[in-house]
Amino acid sequence: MDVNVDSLATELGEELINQILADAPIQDILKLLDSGAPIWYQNSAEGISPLHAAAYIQNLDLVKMLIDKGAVWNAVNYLKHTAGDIALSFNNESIYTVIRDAGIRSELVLGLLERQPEANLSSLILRATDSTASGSSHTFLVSKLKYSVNENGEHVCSVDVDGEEVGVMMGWETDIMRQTVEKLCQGHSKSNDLKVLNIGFGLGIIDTFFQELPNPPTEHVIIEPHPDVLNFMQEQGWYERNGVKILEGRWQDFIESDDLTKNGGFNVVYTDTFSEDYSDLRKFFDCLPDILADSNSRFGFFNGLGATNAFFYDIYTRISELHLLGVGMDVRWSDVDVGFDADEGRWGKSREYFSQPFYRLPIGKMKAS
Ligand SMILES: C[S@@+](CC[C@H](N)C(=O)[O-])C[C@H]1O[C@@H](n2cnc3c(N)ncnc32)[C@H](O)[C@@H]1O
Repeated sequence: MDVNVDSLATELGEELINQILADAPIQDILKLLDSGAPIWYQNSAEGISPLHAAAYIQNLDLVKMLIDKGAVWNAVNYLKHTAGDIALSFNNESIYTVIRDAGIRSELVLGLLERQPEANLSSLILRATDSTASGSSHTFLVSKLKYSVNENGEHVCSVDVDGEEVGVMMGWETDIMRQTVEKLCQGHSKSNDLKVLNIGFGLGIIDTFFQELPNPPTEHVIIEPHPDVLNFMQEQGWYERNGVKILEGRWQDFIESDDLTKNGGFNVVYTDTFSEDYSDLRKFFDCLPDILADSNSRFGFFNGLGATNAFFYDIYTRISELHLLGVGMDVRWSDVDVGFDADEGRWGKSREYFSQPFYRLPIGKMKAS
């Protein structure tokens, strides 16, 4: 950008945010925007955008106007807070909902455009641009994994990402897995003859709960691509278990294979992969009608995307519900209390990837046709 244009944009951007914080009339804000003040600007003092400022002064009409004019719904300030987080901190439901719905609309539109072969779009937040082992499937699958036990005596499977330890699966998630299996299997019409498909073994926590059911699955298929995880499964005797079939590869390698499509369908399907983003999960959603047995079948997935920020977690949760509805599936949510105090040492040396007090546990069922 030309230096003069750049400094003019800065000047107008600062003026815009200051005027909003000073509660100037909407007409004045509109005039500033019309005269070229950049709606995407984030100020130098705190990194806040016009939308953050409007959320601070809790002006619903102004928030709506800024959204209409194209305000950036997911900009984060220096403290990594979005305007949605600010609305949440004031308990201002109307403003929160307007910003959240803008996020959902924008992601739905981008999702639709992305499906057009000629479109070359990258999403604002819901698709990975990370080429490390935590954001790229390719890098993850060639990275060495470490199985260990942390100071709380919990098992951890982790991967090194640029010198930082990142948990692939951690023992603190055990209760989430236990409750998921309960909700997927309890009262199931096929509980005497369950065919279960699980994507991603990790520590084998969920697979162990499936095996510990009063009636273990008659068919228990596990898809797992990582060589170190497959070794771990060998050591733990999973290849010799009755009814267990291990498909070595990614779910994408098997989704159209006879193993998944010619067995009459699964009664329970669960997926929890690593280093994949929302667009991968959504592709998996699209395959569900082909691999589930019938409308009594149940589906679950690890709902952990965006979970270091309440606002993004909410957006992912709602978008996944809408996309599942699109493939004919109703979702019921329940909350699992995973709140913990900082001294508990849940993360050990690992990067924190879930900081919400409640995990939103999804159980989907195809609508009867
Ligand atoms: C978070 S762990 C799963 C943890 C598991 N739910 C448990 O209870 O222990 C993720 C697993 O998914 C595997 N994975 C990653 N990408 C995959 C893919 N495309 N298809 C199948 N599994 C994948 C990883 O190798 C890893 O073992």
